[in-house]
Amino acid sequence: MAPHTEQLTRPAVSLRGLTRSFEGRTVLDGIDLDLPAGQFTALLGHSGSGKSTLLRAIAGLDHKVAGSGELSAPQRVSVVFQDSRLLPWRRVLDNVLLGTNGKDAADRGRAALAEVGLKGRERAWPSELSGGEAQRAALARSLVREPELLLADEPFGALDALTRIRMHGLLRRLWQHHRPSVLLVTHDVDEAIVLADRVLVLDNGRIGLDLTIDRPHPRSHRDPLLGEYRERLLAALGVTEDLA
Ligand SMILES: Nc1ncnc2c1ncn2[C@@H]1O[C@H](COP(=O)(O)OP(=O)(O)OP(=O)(O)O)[C@@H](O)[C@H]1O
Repeated sequence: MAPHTEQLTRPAVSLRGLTRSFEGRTVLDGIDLDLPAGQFTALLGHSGSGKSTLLRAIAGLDHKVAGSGELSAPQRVSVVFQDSRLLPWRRVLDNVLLGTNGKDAADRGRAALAEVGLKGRERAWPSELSGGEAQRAALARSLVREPELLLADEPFGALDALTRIRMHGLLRRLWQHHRPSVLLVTHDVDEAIVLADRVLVLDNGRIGLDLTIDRPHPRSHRDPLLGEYRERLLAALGVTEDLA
């Protein structure tokens, strides 16, 4: 393979045999996974299945996972959590600029805030933002560094359903504009299938299902063709009963 081609096809994240146990209980059991550069991947699984543990390992936040297998991830990684983690004593723009430098940092910060729909809120305090606005600011903060990999751990989990749908559109546009590789941890099957090109289901410490969502973006929550993917994912998650 020519070096140029190899560069293009090298995965952004590569895991081989990744294992993690807590007090003798195995949570990740020899995970093998490649995330291609620029791909949007969602990770589903029951509560306690190890989704956050896997994301923390990829983020380099879990030192105990080191040596359990092979793990390679890019240098520039941003992480977004369920709560915005904005520092309450810093204004919104100063939060976005945290850890950035360079002469044009402030301009990039303002541009990032405009991109997430927070133009004019640069000098607001985090306490003055709604939950959705705070998550927008968190996304601006993560993107101002132009990450190669964006890790998102239930970033919309605390938002109401309508705000969440609007945030899906925002995250999709940000991804298409900046093109980081994305790994989105979510409980929400619909969120996974409208956003991701590939959905993984974590089950018993392993990737139980690896499903490609072959539909063009932008997708609609109402697209009937997504129904088949939803069924397969719900079956993989063991959700087979109607509520009736
Ligand atoms: N620091 C820790 N110490 C002990 N046990 C832990 C620790 N972190 C995670 N665990 C355990 O590992 C398992 C997986 O946790 P993890 O948070 O990765 O699950 P999850 O799939 O993200 O769950 P949820 O969807 O509820 O957020 C859980 O049983 C949890 O109790």
